[in-house]
Amino acid sequence: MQSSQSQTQWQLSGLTRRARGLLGASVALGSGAAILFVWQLSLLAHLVDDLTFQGQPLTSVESDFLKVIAFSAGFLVLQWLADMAGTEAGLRISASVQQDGLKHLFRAGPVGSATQPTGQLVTTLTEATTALEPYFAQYIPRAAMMVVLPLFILARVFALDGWSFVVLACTGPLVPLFMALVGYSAQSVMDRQWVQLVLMGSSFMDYLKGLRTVRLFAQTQNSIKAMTAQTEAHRLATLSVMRIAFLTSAVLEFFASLSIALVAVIFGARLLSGTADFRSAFLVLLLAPEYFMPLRAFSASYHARQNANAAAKRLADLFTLPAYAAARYGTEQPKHAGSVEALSCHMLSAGYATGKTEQINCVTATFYKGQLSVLVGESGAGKTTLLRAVLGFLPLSSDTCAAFDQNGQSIALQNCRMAWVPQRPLLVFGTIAENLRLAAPHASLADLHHVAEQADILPFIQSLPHGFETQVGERGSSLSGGQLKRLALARALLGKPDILCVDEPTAHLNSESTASITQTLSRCARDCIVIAATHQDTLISHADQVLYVSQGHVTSFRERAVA
Ligand SMILES: Nc1ncnc2c1ncn2[C@@H]1O[C@H](COP(=O)(O)OP(=O)(O)OP(=O)(O)O)[C@@H](O)[C@H]1O
Repeated sequence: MQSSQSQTQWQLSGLTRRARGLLGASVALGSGAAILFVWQLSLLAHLVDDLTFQGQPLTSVESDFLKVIAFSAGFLVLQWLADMAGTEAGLRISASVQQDGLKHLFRAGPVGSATQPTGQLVTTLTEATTALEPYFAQYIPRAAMMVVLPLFILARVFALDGWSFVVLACTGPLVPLFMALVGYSAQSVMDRQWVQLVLMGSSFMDYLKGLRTVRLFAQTQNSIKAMTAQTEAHRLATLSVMRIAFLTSAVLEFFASLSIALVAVIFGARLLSGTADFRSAFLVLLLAPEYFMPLRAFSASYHARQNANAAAKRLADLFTLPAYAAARYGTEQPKHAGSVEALSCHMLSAGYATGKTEQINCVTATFYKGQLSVLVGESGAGKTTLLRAVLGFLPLSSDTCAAFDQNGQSIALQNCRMAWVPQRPLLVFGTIAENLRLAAPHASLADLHHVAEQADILPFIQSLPHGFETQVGERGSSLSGGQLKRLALARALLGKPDILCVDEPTAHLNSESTASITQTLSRCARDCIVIAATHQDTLISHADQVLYVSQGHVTSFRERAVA
């Protein structure tokens, strides 16, 4: 149901509405240009006839000559404006779809968006949105001009010569008919090309992400072979598309040449027998190629429609991602409302697929500012799922989770500042400062110093030759595990969170890093609610509240006695 709704919403006809005005302007300007063009050709035929067969002096046709130049300039300006309007419409639609796609990814959140491979999402948001642009910029205006200009020319030819009118009127419609027949099979070929492109993008991304594992299992050659096969499949699919494009052009050229030749032969015979005049013959021969010109232009952009159709299907897939995080991370800007003192969960249940067994079941617990809370339990018990539910990455019933200020007044969770340090924090390619500022783009250098100090990473950053301007490599590849986690913690703190969720902050770290991060979290707990999932004894021993999670339930908890 959801899928068919999104299919309709993301059909090309639905997207056309987003730039209806500009597309209308493009067609209107193009029609104006077509009228000027036919007029200009009529004047030109007049001029040539006057100069050659009527023996008029050059001075007597001066005004006609100037008119031809004026019409020609007017035609060029209108055509340029029509192209500009079409291009602007294409760019606007493709940019707006890209923005909608990004917004939907936010609504899906990390859990919802993980149901599609990253490579597929990237290909959809880049290639598919870009593929829409030529459809709106070229195909739609050309499709309209394919009707307007030939009809206008036919009307002009009808007034000049009946035989030529019959030839053009009979051969013209054959072109789109045969093109449609050829193009009928093209859509499935185009769809196949897109599937290959998405597969290639996803595999490439997966191999890049798993480069170390690939090497470790000595699978380098096999991976290269697999990637080569994917590339070859994409190449073959692209060639099939090209073959159809060439075939379509050949059909068009054949009918166009045949028709023009027929008109020329008929007129030639009638001129020789003296039953036709030069002016009409010359004008019809000037108009005949122009009659087929919009069909040629349309044919050149025909594949843009099929490409855009295939891209629209990919986009519809993107918009079927479950909007797990929609309740918390919608389009509204959060309105921060005072200090959050407590977070209370009551009979909270959450799972990864609606209607299936829930991974967190009827959890009731309260987390306070000033207390370091930790979740402990076996692997797979549901600790991360509980953190994800609190963060709003999974859909919850509205009354199961609530935040409160110092007066016990409830604060909407979407207005609480949340921060999340996952098991494998993600750093982007860039400097340390750029990575930290992801949480607060306008943070000053003093703010960066402050959070780095809080996360106990300042001495390390200061020891680097370029300090905060040091490049950290993709995914923080130039940092140790402990440095990466402390940097991610500093970034989370820069957003001044009310609720800080940390997943396995000390996993795989040495005792020195573990102690440092434990102390940082204890300090942070004075200013915000801190909930950490852990298996680590040092962190558990420093916690003020320990919740034992087992098979999705919180079975018991202990609070540290206040000294
Ligand atoms: N994205 C997901 N989609 C479907 N099921 C998932 C997903 N992530 C986790 N699960 C399942 O939810 C259950 C709880 O997993 P969770 O990651 O919350 O456990 P955990 O206690 O944090 O484990 P660990 O200590 O190993 O990190 C597991 O059965 C797991 O297989």
